[in-house]
Amino acid sequence: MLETVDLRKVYKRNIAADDVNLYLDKGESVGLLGPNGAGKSTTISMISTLLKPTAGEVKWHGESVIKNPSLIRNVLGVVPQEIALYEELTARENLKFFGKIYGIKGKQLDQKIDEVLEIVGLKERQKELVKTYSGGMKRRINIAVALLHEPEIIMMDEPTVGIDPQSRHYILEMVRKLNEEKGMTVLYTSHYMEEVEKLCDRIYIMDYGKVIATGTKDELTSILSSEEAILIELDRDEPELVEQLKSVEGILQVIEREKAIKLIVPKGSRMLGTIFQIAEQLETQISSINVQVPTLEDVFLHLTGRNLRD
Ligand SMILES: Nc1ncnc2c1ncn2[C@@H]1O[C@H](COP(=O)(O)OP(=O)(O)OP(=O)(O)O)[C@@H](O)[C@H]1O
Repeated sequence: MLETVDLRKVYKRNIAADDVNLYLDKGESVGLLGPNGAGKSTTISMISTLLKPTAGEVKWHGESVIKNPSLIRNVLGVVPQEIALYEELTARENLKFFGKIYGIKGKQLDQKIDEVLEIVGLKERQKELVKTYSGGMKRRINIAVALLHEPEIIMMDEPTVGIDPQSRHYILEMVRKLNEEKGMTVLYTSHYMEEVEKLCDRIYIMDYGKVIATGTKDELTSILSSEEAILIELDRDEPELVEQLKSVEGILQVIEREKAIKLIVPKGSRMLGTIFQIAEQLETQISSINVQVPTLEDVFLHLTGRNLRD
């Protein structure tokens, strides 16, 4: 339905999108996962025709969107990373304003506004000025704006960054419902792997402008099928333990977390005894230790040598 072919954006100093190939089928929920600066926003902006690619194509049902942007503008809802609302207007007034820009009028617009306010759960607060809203509520109204013209696809650029856990939960649940219950096609960008893991049927992992891996969550984690992860939880950060573990033969990767260390080791390598031994020598208190199946974050680390949240 929607496809990018060798989509490229070059700025003077860097390649923001490096021959990005991705596709979305009707009804799919697709994730674009990558750290800050990976090229997610650039890709979304090119798909939505806000940004002109240096090279490559965006196709809607096989036709060039670059040549004919109107093909996609009516079927696409875009939720940008930045909040784009008038602070001095109420939520309803904002929706009215943007609805008119989309060409929706009168009763139809009123009905549509009621509907989207219901979806984002802000019907009760619609008469309050946007400047009095929390960051999470503003995000929800931003999403409501993108839904006004009943798009077939919604593209969301990191919609949960910097908001409270409750709004985050609300947005994730809303995206799931839009996709599963209303059949809306979703392109969701995030640098939180738990979000794309939970919401998306297929995932593209991006880094430095390139798609470095793609597949379902299971397909991606099977890249590490011969390995397992060990999560060590600690009472405090233990840099000495990290250093010692790095020098243990058989430990493939040591990932430092806040009050925790994650190790990637070959499956069945029975490393726990060695870990406890080192901890004991250093008189380090381990509060828990668990062997886990690798996550998408581990896959990212394996492919790039870096943490997703670096
Ligand atoms: N207008 C611009 N001029 C120069 N470089 C740019 C411009 N816009 C983006 N870039 C660069 O392109 C790269 C990709 O940026 P992009 O915003 O697409 O990444 P992202 O994955 O969306 O990350 P973030 O979540 O931080 O927005 C970055 O290195 C960024 O600095």
